[in-house]
Amino acid sequence: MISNSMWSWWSELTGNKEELTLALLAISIITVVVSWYRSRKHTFPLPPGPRGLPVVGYLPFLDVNLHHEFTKMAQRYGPIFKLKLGSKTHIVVSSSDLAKVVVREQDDIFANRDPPVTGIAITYGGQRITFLSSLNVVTSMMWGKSLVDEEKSKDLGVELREVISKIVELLGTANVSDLFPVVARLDLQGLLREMKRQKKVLEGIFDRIMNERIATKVEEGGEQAGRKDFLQILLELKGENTASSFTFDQIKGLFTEIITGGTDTTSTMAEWIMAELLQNPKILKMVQDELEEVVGLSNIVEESHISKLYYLDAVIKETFRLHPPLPLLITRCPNQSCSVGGYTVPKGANVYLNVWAIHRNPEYWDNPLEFNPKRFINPDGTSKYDYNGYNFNYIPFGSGRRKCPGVRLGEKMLVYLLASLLHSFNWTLPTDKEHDLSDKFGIVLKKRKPLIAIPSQRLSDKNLYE
Ligand code: HEM
Repeated sequence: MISNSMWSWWSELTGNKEELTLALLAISIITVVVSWYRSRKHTFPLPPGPRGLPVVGYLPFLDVNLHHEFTKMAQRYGPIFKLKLGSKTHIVVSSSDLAKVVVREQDDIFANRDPPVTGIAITYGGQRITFLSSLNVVTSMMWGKSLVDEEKSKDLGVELREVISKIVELLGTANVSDLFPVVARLDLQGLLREMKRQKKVLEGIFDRIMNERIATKVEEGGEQAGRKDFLQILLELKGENTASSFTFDQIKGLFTEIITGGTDTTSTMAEWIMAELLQNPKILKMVQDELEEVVGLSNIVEESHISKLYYLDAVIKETFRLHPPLPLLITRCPNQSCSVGGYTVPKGANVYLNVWAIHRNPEYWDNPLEFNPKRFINPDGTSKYDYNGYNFNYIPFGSGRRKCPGVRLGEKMLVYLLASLLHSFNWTLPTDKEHDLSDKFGIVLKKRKPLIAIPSQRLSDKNLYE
């Protein structure tokens, strides 16, 4: 019955060809209009941005201090803008609202990186990297005093410093291969070849450390000092041969990441903090008064004091605000086209979050250029912000799933280092040199002129310095 009536309806309709044509036409028009409207709703324009030249794009006009340049451009083009550099599209996000869209709301889309060619060469299995110089703390955590011979251990420190600074230099050098991937195979500047050479040197150092540890029996090695170091744990896991075991390459990869990611960021920050304190003697005195109260002038700083140094913590946070070591974070690369702030961000673009601009934006911070640690302290004395990346006005360690995995270590290393330097010594600036606080862009944001400061004894007992 049902099928009969259906077909009779169809035959009636097809009998009247004019009506059928009109109905089909009306349906087609409605479909076209609806799909046009829908597609229009979902296709946002590309963000605004400066025009560049053919082939090279905006490259010839870009100042080397990218963070300053991008901040100026945001004032002109808005909180999201695009520019073409070589054959790649670059998108710069400079507001905390849009940063949130990238690293929170669309974190899964922006979880990829687009590492430089030299960055890929130094990793084991194409993972990731960053960089140099609180090297001692990091290496002693990783492999303690692994080499039995003290002299050998010193030589190793020197070798490691050299190779890491070369690697960092290579990572920070602008590479034609990154801007024009079509010519990457030619390695026109020879940077990839040099990075591969440095990787071999680094690998040789890691091999020596691991072999010596294995030769002096895995069980004894790290435990001599009473606790296991990182190498010891990894080698033991390797020995177990389970799913959580590490291969030698993975161990080397981890070491490379920790050394390169954790050393230069930390030492650069220590320099900025000292520079700001020497510029602000009243704040320096408050830090030293706190240290005197918590640690006492007849003691040196120990780990147990760190959590009680609230004012020093605020000073460090304020320095991170004004001088974030990675001012544009590490570029993210969306795995599909998506929209941010009403604009399309194309798949594969390089996306920068301009943390330097966000940290100095007067909409988020009162008197943003003033060095004022109190903004990080609540009226009840507790800390106002943390490094977890949930408050998008303050993200020195990044945010989302690609935020810095070394936050805790970096934070602890810094407080300990600064507390020790400021508690054990009084510091002054040389009178014949101008105290300069300007910066220069690089893989890590450095002081344009290195800090020179003169220490003098602060503690009562000379024996505490031995
Ligand atoms: C003062 C200390 C440090 C600062 C300011 C810092 C800052 C950062 C920032 C801003 C990022 C990029 C995050 C993002 O794009 O959202 C990052 C990534 C990274 N950091 Fe740190 N970092 C520090 C210390 C460390 C330490 C001690 C380690 C190792 C133990 C480390 C290892 C890494 C690694 C491996 C990445 C890449 C993460 C990824 O791509 O998923 N960092 N760091």
